[in-house]
Amino acid sequence: MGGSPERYCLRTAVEFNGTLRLIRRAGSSTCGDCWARGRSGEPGTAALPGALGRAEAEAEAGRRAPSVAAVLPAGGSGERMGVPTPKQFCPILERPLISYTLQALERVCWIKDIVVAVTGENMEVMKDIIQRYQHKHISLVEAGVTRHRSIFNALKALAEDQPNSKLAKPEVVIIHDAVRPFVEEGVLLEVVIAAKEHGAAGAIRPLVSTVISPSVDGCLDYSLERARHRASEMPQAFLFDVIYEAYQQCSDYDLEFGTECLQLALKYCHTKAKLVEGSPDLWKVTYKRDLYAAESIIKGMFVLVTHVKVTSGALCHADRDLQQIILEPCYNFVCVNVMTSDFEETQKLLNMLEKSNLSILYPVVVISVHFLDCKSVPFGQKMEHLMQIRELAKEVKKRNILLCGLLIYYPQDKQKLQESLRQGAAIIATLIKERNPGLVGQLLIA
Ligand SMILES: Nc1ccn([C@@H]2O[C@H](COP(=O)(O)OP(=O)(O)OP(=O)(O)O)[C@@H](O)[C@H]2O)c(=O)n1
Ligand SMILES: O=P(O)(O)OC[C@@H](O)[C@@H](O)[C@@H](O)CO
Repeated sequence: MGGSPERYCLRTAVEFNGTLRLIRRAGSSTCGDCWARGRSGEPGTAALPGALGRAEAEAEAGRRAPSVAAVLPAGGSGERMGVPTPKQFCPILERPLISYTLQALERVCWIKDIVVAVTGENMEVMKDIIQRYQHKHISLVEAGVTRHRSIFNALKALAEDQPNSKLAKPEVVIIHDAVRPFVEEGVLLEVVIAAKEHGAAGAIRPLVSTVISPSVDGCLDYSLERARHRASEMPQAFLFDVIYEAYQQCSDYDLEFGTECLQLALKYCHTKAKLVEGSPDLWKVTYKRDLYAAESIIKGMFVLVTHVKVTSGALCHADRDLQQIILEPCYNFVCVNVMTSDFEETQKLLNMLEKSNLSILYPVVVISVHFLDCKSVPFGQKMEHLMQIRELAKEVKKRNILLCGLLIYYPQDKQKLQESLRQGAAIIATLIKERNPGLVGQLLIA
């Protein structure tokens, strides 16, 4: 989610002491490059010539990178969110929050399986999300009445001592709340490497407020020194056997009222977790304000990470040119219509986008720009043409494409034209940033 597009690839063997050495390189997008056993089920085999080839040979000799799976507790009711829909299913840009978290984990090619715990009543909803957003390698288990019980159920699905268990037991398991969508590969790798070495690891953040302990009469009993304490966040990672054993030994009280997996590893397996400083984005969506913050971050991602592509009849002589334009993932398009037939270029672009499946995960914004030169075409006739945008927009909205029109007043006076173009640019920037479905099919005038 956001952050540097650089991907980590586990492209090296395990060093002698069992920790992973990481060679960071500009990302390859295929899992085949990942050294660890990836989702394809085949160990990454794209060995680099020379040293790495030898390192891989050593690795194959038995010092292997750990197999990694992830557990996502998603069986809560989201009471603090204060809405009927459990927060993990609340929409952000018309897509459920949990889908963003799944995508963040799926981008990590060395996480082989993802087990999600959802309540029975939300099982179908979850299956629809997996199908609609084309999530892969997801297994669903029934959630428990508490978060710890949900996590335990998911761990059972990964343990090989369970009847009809279809999943291979991982060496390391990541536990990550389904409502923490902004998790990057770097921190996941850090907690996995630390868990391999220490048995358990978890992300932490500085405390925002001081922690105090109230006395029974509702007065201050004592307060903790904020600088010496941290907030426990996610992701966390564990040697599977450690955390599974901890849950098997766990008391009913802890299963019912506990909130800290690291504590279970300490209490029941005497395993002191390694603490890893996490980024500010690791926060948990808990209150309604968190949804707005998450939406703002995701919107910001479009403006920063994906650029704007400008197409126009003058530039796209053939469909080939247009295909070139949508070759790489881009979620913002400005289509400048210079031909007399008002929507010809825009329609071609929309047809390409609909075939590209680009808009499955994120809404694609298309702004159809037209110039109003009253000398060449009577205003009334021009407007009649342009109002077709409403029907066109309604049609493509079904494919998560947000189409708006922009009519730029094209006076003969050069200064007025400059002003129109400046206003047009401001409108385009706002439409891209806001990605507001409420503006779909509108014809704005600069
Ligand atoms: N019985 C439960 C309770 C919580 N969770 C999950 O644990 C994560 C973090 O818990 P929390 O933020 O407390 O979620 P809720 O319990 O849904 O929130 P609330 O306490 O406001 O009801 C969430 O992804 C939530 O879905 C779970 O899998 N099973
Ligand atoms: O406590 P809640 O059930 O609201 O959420 C779980 C969080 O406590 C948990 O994700 C972190 O504190 C790390 O353990």
